[in-house]
Amino acid sequence: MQARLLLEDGTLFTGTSFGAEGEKTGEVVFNTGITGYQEVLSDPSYCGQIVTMTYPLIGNYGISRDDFESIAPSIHGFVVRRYEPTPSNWRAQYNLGDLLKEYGIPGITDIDTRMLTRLIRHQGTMRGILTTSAKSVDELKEMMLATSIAELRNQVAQTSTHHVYSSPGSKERIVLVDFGAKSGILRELNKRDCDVVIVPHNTTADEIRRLHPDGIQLSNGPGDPKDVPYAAEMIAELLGEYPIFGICLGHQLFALACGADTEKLKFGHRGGNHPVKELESGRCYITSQNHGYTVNEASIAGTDLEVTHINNNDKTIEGLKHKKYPAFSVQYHPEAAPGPYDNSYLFDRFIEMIREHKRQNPQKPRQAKLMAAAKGEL
Ligand SMILES: NC(=O)CC[C@H](N)C(=O)O
Repeated sequence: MQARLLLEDGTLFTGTSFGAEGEKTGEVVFNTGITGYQEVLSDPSYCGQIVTMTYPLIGNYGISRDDFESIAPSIHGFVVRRYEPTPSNWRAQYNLGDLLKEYGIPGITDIDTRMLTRLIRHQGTMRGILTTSAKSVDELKEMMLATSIAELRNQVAQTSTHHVYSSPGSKERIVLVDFGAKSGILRELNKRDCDVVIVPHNTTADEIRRLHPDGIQLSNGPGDPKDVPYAAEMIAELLGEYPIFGICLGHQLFALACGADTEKLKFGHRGGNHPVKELESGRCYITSQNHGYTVNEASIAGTDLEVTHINNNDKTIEGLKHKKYPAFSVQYHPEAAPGPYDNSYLFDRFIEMIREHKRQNPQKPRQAKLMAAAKGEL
C-alpha cells in the first residue's frame, strides 16, 4: 500500500506503508541512533511527533516488549528508509509493522530519509501529515493546518500518570513527578532500592510534602516546558526543602522555576551519541538525547543557577546546578534507553546529595514535621 508524507513547506514524499492505515499530523523530527527504535517509539517525550530514523535499516531485530519505555507508544508516525519485516532476534515477539498497526500509528518506508533530514536541518522542524489515503495534496494540507496548536500542546497531560502509585523499596523515598516519564528513570531508582512514589504532572507542592519524600525526581516529558507553568511553580516552592534532580523536561522546568528562560532549537538533539562536556572536570561524556527545547544561556545571568555541562556540538546548555540549594539537572538522558549508560552515575550523585542533605538537616523537613504533628502543633 502507498503512503505519503506531506510537509508544511509543501514537500511531498511518496513511499510504502508499513504501519496503520489512516493519517496523522505531527511535528517531523529525526533521530540519529543506529539502534534503539523500540525505545524511541515508546519514549513519551515523542508524543505527537512523526519520527524519522536516519539509520537506513530499521526493523531487523523486531519488537520485544521488555524494551519499551512506556506502556503504549504516543508517537504519531514513523519514517524509515528501508523497513525489515522479518526480525532476526530470539527476543523478538513480533515485527515493527505489527506494533505500529496495533497502536494506530502510520509508518512509511522506501523514501529518501537523507533528503528529509537535510530539509529539517536547513529549515528547522515543521509540521507534517503522514497518510495512507488517496486524499489530494490540498485536502491533506488543509487537514494538517487544521490540527490546532492546542492539540499539539497538551502532550504532558496525555502522557503523565493520572494516579499516584508506588514502586516500593527500602531506601530513600523519591517522589518521581511524571511528565511522561520513561521507564528507564524508574528502573534506575529501583536498582538503587529507592522507595519511589510516582505522581501526576499537576501534583501540588503540598501534596508532595504530604508524601514526606527524601528527594524529588523530575522526569522527561513531551512538548514545550512553558505549557506546564504550574509544574515550574511547584518546583520553585519546594526548592531548598528537598533535594531535586531534573531530567530533560524536568531540567527545563527546573530552569524556569529558578527564573531562567527556555527556547526552541532549530531541529533539536535526538540520538545516542551527543558529546557533552562536564565543565568542572573537563571530561566529555557520550549521551542519549531527545529534546527540541533548550535553556537560554543569557537568561542564566541574575539567577542562582550555574551551568555545569555544555553540548560539544552546538555549545548549548546540558546541565545546571543551584548555587545555594541541593538541586541539579541535565538536558540529556542518564537512564539511557536507548544509548550509552555512561551517565547513570548521576543517579548515584542524586542519592549522595539526599544523604548529605539529611546529614546536614537531621530534623528537617520530614522528622520536624512529624514531631510537630505528634505534639499537636500542626
Ligand atoms: N525528553 C524530554 O524530556 C524532552 C523535553 C522537551 N519536550 C523538549 O523537546 O525539549
